[in-house]
Amino acid sequence: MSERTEVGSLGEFGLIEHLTKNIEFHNASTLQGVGDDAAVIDHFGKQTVLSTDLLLEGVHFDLSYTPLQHLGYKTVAVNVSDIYAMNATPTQILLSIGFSNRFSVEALDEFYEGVYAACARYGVDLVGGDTTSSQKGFVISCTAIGEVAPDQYVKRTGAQKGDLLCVSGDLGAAYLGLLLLEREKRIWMENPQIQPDLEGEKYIVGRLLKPEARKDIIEFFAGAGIRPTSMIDISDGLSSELLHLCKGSGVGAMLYEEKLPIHDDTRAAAFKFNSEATACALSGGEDYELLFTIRQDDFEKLGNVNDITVIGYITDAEAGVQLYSKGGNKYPVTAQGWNHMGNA
Ligand SMILES: Nc1ncnc2c1ncn2[C@@H]1O[C@H](COP(=O)(O)OP(=O)(O)OP(=O)(O)O)[C@@H](O)[C@H]1O
Ligand SMILES: Cc1ncc(C[n+]2csc(CCOP(=O)(O)O)c2C)c(N)n1
Ligand SMILES: [Mg+2]
Repeated sequence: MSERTEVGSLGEFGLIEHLTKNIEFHNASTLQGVGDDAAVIDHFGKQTVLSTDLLLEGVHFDLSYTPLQHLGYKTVAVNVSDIYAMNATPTQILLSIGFSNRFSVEALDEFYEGVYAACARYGVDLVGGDTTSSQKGFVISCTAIGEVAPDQYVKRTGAQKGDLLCVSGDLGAAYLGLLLLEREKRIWMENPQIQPDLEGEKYIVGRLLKPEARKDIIEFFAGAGIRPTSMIDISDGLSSELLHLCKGSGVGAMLYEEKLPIHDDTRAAAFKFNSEATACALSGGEDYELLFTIRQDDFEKLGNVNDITVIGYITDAEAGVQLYSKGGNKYPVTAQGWNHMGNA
């Protein structure tokens, strides 16, 4: 694609019109979307769930190896992931962007292609946002709105002693995808003749650049009649999220290293990077899987869903949060996940 349309040729309002003109709504609750001072949503007696996320160039993504379409998709996926983590269904998003004149209309179109693909995938309506210029770096702010039947939402605070600790999907891949892309970027910067070698690394790179939110798990809960006692999504890393969940619930936990779900490609990549796969699973972050607890009585209801793994159980607070290693030793779990401000 060689065409380049300057944003200035459309102006701010022309650009907004251009980016939003084909919106189709997926929800009856969307009464008014883009085009007025605010959106209007009718939730028909349901409760409303709200969450917002900021994504900053250089902190959350590097445009030298992140396709804009994937970035648009990821923006929506990570935001609706927080709504699913409440056991709720996302219905609308507000999306705000700040960008410099480095960006053309075509570049923004690519970003919005990803946004709209994710909106279709998760059944959410883009109902508004804000568009500004940014002196430095691409800035993205996304707010998701969701609905839940009265009092059916699940907090971080409901885990009880004896509950089973479960996680969806597998862990650690996105972090290794990041290590790989950062390494290839360094090599490329030293010698632009050398093309990135991503052969055989599709899985870990895909998990970083195009994560999915676990809509299917929330739908499974509804179908199986499971209401988790507590739940959180994994953005910063399993260890960090587990500590949030235990602190919020006033409980401890026993986590089994040998139960941690780790994809074969993740193990192979960890080996290549001289990293421990377990450490990547515990501290890597950006998995966007759901960490949740269920009552033991609900174990049978999990049936043979092979994308949910029981990784431990809840203990009382005095026992602390412990990792039972493959070697049979117990180690306290510490928050070594991603932390924007540098200390736990
Ligand atoms: N600047 C802020 N002002 C008010 N509330 C905030 C602010 N930053 C975070 N919060 C709130 O603090 C709580 C924890 O936020 P945090 O970002 O750690 O969780 P999260 O949204 O699950 O994480 P992630 O952004 O990785 O998905 C949330 O209720 C969030 O709305
Ligand atoms: C260029 C670049 N540098 C670092 C990372 C890793 N990273 C960024 S934010 C985050 C945790 C979730 O953030 P939040 O808590 O804000 O949702 C992680 C693991 C990346 N993906 N790209
Ligand atoms: Mg979260």
